[in-house]
Amino acid sequence: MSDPIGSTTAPEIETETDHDQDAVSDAGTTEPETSDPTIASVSDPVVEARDLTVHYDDVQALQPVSMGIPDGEVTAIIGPSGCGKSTFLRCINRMNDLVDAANVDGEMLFEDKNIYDEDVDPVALRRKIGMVFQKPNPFPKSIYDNVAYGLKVRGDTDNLDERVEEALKRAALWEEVSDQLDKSGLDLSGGQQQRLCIARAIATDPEVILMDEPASALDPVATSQIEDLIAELAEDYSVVVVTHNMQQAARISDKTAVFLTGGKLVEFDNTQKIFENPDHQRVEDYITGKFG
Ligand SMILES: Nc1ncnc2c1ncn2[C@@H]1O[C@H](COP(=O)(O)OP(=O)(O)OP(=O)(O)O)[C@@H](O)[C@H]1O
Repeated sequence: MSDPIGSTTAPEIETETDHDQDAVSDAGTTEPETSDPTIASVSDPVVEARDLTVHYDDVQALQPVSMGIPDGEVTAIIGPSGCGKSTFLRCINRMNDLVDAANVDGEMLFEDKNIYDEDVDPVALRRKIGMVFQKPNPFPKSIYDNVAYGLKVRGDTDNLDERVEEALKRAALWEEVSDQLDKSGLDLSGGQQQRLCIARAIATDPEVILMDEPASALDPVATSQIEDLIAELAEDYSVVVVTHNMQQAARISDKTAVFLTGGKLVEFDNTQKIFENPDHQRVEDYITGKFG
């Protein structure tokens, strides 16, 4: 089912050349066009922030961020507490709309449209850019209904059983719950609940899955299952993960964005480069545990 995020045809958007090039350079170029060598060039980003800033009332939480989210890869967002990681993540599917004090400026492009345009429906947007939170938050409903929820809400109920099964399989939960789909989602273990939330997010066939510390409330075994699952999900989706755990970022991601205090994106590059040879001394100090 076609499920546009906007109610009208996309308006003209500015071209790359209209923009300040100290950000991410764009699609299809082999030569990085950015004037900032510490921000990687991303070809054909699935989502792209352009000069995105966030204030909470008068307090600036994000300095202008320009970066593309690579398509079909895992992007980790790391940085010390309070540097704006979750704030940036929530901008990608307009979750900050739910925070009264939050004010977002700049652009976040998805499907050739600024998601902050007035005609974009945030609910439709969140079906395409789903989110999984730190604390598993299944609905107080059966396992089946948790997964079917988003599809039922939009009246998209053809082959519902098959699609619920498929989402649970993709979330690596099917084998554990296939004979108890009527059981409450709240009666599962923490790790199972988180995989149920992932199944719920992927049931609506999103393009991007945002994860805010998805394993930080889980034990090591459940954490390892979620990490394996993230790698599998990247075969079908673009995944963006906020994590405090640098080893986890190094294990699971293809690219890493480092935000530092003051809400500044300081470096964004291939994960191996960030962890082995970052361009910024401050990034190296953070990676090696000198602060944060
Ligand atoms: N709802 C809010 N109202 C006011 N200020 C907020 C709100 N949410 C976040 N902030 C502030 O914005 C800044 C960035 O917060 P954010 O939660 O994005 O950082 P973070 O890097 O994700 O932190 P952590 O790693 O501790 O979760 C912080 O100074 C925080 O206090």
